[in-house]
Amino acid sequence: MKRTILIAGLGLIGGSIAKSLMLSQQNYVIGADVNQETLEYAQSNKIIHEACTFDEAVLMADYIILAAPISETIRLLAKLNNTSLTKEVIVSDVSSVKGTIMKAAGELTNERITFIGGHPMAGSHKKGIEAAKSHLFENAIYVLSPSYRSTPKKVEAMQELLMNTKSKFLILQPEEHDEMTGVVSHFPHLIASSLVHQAKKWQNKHPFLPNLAAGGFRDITRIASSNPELWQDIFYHNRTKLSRLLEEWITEMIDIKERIDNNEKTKIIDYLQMAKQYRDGIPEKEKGAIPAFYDLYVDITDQPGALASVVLLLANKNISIKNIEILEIREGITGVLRLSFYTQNTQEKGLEVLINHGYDAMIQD
Ligand SMILES: NC(=O)C1=CN([C@@H]2O[C@H](COP(=O)(O)OP(=O)(O)OC[C@H]3O[C@@H](n4cnc5c(N)ncnc54)[C@H](O)[C@@H]3O)[C@@H](O)[C@H]2O)C=CC1
Ligand SMILES: O=C(O)C(=O)Cc1ccc(O)cc1
Repeated sequence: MKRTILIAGLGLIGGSIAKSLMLSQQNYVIGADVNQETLEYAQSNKIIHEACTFDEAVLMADYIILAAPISETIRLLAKLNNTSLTKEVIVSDVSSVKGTIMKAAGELTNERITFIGGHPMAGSHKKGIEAAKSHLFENAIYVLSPSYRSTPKKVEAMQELLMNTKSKFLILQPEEHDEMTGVVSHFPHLIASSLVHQAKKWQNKHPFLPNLAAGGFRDITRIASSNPELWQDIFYHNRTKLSRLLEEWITEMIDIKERIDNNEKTKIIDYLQMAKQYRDGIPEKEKGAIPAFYDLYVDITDQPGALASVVLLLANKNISIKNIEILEIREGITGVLRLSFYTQNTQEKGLEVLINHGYDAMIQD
């Protein structure tokens, strides 16, 4: 039986979900967005079946996925609550913070609405529908937070609906979700931005500084290139957890400063050793809030065409590359390429092809 799904907010995340829903003949996908250009893009690129206003579309939908910024999602939920719905509807969202959304869901009085909170835990530094991909959430964790009105059957229906995202579902309470994402996603984002600020300040004294920013700095600050408005909204909604994490971190940094000032060698080694051990034990193949992809590391020379040769070799074998990053390349010297693949299978195939052509390639750097 056909089901009608409304996606409200067709940006990076809403657009990606719409694209994955369009893979099933069972789904009729309606899109709504405050941005007319986005709607036109979605329609002309067949990312949705139909474009509609939110007010009209809610009357047709069996499922609604709210994929606008968090504060807008809360407003849309209140609007939906005040709508005379003609049929029962399962409503979900994609917000990076669950506490404030689930609080708003707890205040819903419209008995036709069943709310199940959602958070697909993968993304990009890009925003907008142009960056949307049907496979964005493949192998990523997709958190679901059932509200008081949802039954296991409805949660199952939600998972079935989202099947083509190929993500791994995980049921979490909003409180534990926000605490964990605070630690592994939101707080690291703040620190990444602060490191960039620090570098920017020091550049006043050393104009050459950015040229020294090697792979390590680029790796740790990658997420600072994300959408600032989105992250301000995330910080605001998870401010209590974030504030506590900041307080803990400041205390830890004061302690570390003392150890460095007093050259407490053993304690500093222990501190770094414990971090290394824990970091090395984090699963590589799981996509998390900071996604780990199927990566390959390849040594290349800094010669014209070196990058193109690697890409061509893989393209000739029909191996799609998700991302390419040049790590630690120095003029005239060997550099390292990080190639990210969509699946373990293509990662392994890529490794074989490159090794067979004499490249020094490996899965772990
Ligand atoms: N960007 C990321 O990496 C991730 C974001 N999220 C969550 O996804 C949500 C959306 O983020 P993105 O897709 O990255 O943002 P985006 O900026 O790419 O897209 C947001 C879309 O919502 C539309 N919009 C704004 N207000 C609206 C309203 N009242 N009604 C209908 N449409 C409206 C905008 O025009 C835009 O097309 C946020 O709540 C965020 O927390 C979740 C996982 C990852
Ligand atoms: O790309 C990264 O490192 C991310 O952290 C992506 C991301 C951003 C927001 C989320 O709610 C979930 C994942």
